[in-house]
Amino acid sequence: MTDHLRVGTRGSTLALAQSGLVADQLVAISGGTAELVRIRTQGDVNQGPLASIGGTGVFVIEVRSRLLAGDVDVIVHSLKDLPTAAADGLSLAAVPVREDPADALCARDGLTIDELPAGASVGTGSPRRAAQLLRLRPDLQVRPIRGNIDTRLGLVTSGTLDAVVLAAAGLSRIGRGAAITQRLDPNLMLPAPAQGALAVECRALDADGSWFAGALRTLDDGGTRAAVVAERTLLAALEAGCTAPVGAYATVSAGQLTLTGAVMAIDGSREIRSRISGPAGSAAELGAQLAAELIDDGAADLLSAAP
Ligand SMILES: NCc1[nH]cc(CCC(=O)O)c1CC(=O)O
Repeated sequence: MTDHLRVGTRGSTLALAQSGLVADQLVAISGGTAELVRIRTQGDVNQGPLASIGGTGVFVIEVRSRLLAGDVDVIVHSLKDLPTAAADGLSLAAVPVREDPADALCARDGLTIDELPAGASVGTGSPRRAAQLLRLRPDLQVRPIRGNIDTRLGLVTSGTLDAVVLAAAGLSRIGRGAAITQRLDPNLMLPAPAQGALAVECRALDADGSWFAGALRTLDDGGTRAAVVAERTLLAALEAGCTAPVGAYATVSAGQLTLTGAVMAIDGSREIRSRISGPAGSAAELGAQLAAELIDDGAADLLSAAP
């Protein structure tokens, strides 16, 4: 019998695409076989407001409990959706090479940010995206939206909104990259911490001894891991969650890590931004140090004003 890996996944198009990518890579590395095991969560069943069922954490908690129970061997997440606190009994076993970290404008008629008419309506549920949109174009009407990627794109094709902003990585992973009318470079719109990166978790017990431990180590990309550690440590040190108006983006080159972080007022009226560089091996320290700098510069006021 060959070695067989059970990859737990939510049933959304994005989750299936991401889990499929990781499963294919682990099969190629390990020589074993893999299957996707769909996990239906309360968040998928109940379409009410997320806050009423315990926030975005509900998806993660349910998928993790199936991993802890031994129903699957690994689970795959968008790293930006994972809480920054470590999970008991689990190991963040692999962070694969990050795809495009950028946000993307998907507008009607091929329009860019500069070309949108005065007062155009742009959908996003993210305070970080709203703040930066309004900083670029104070006249825009930012509309709160929810739902999966296709639902959001549908608001533009139906004419309900002039544009939406989504992560470029998610769009390309589900084959909807053609909907992008302008890639918003991280210099123009600072991404969410860990945007574009995937996280593969296994039980802590399997992180060393299992037949697939070596394949997970091979899948892990040291540069991406250092970058996301810096970005997520910054977020944690600001004591901000995944819905806070916080942007962070790190790159690693020749062992040097450069991290940019910003905290924004949701109406785009203020932004506190700073940058730090140092050895990639000190990623966590750099994230913490940049957070301390931002707090010195007044970040706590902006964060306490956020919802
Ligand atoms: N919060 C939802 C979510 N979680 C991960 C992605 C896309 C993939 C990624 O950012 O890595 C998205 C959609 C989006 O932000 O457009």
